[in-house]
Amino acid sequence: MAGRKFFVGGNWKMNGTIESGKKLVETIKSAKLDSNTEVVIAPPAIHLLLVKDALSGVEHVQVSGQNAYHKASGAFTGEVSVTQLQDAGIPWVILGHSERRTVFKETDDQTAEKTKAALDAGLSVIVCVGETLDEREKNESVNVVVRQLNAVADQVKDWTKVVVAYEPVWAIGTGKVATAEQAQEVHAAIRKWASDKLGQSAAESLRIIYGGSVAAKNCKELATQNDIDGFLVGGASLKPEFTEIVNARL
Ligand SMILES: O=C(CO)COP(=O)(O)O
Repeated sequence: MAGRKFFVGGNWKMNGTIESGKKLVETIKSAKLDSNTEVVIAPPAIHLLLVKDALSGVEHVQVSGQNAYHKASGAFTGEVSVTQLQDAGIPWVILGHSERRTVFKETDDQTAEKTKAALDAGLSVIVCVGETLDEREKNESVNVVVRQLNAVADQVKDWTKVVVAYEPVWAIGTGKVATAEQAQEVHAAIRKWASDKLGQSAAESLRIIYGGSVAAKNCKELATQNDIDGFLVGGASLKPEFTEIVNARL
């Protein structure tokens, strides 16, 4: 709200084929999407250029990497660099996703280093934060996201090209969506953190989006919350209902 453009990301994770990716793009192209919403699709790296080309000319819809390495080039077998994304015309990258943190053991500092490198390369970044179930039960949710954000803020001073995604780990892929109140509480705490750390005007323009079991049936209520500026959608971004989530504010 407060003049921030609504933002909906579709994180396809490691799903799909060339055929299914093309079909999803067709669904997006044929839908009537809210022109006040910025949409970013993050297909697997091998499908990035295909999806980018298929979406060319579609207004308000861009593509994103799901991860990137901070070095520009070199002997890093299997990695794709921030510079290579930029060179390929991919304007966004998701960094610090909880699956990168938990499955691939990426640390707060690595996420921060990648965020800095991506911004330096000219990309925009969706940086993900969120607590585990254990941390929530210990009342640590805000402390955890603040710790994760502080690591990024130690290296990144200008947040104008950053979107923060609050994705509680316990809500990802589980069908257990955070209630609107639970999500709003952490989003407000993130905005307060941003105001203290980055200044009031940066905090007011920072988009803070929610991720974790977002679906057509729960997106409208979440979208009414003051500090929820959009969504990062996993499972439902692989289905036609994604377009309903894009239109959550209509
Ligand atoms: O991790 C997510 C998006 O990045 C959320 O995934 P789900 O929407 O499948 O819970």
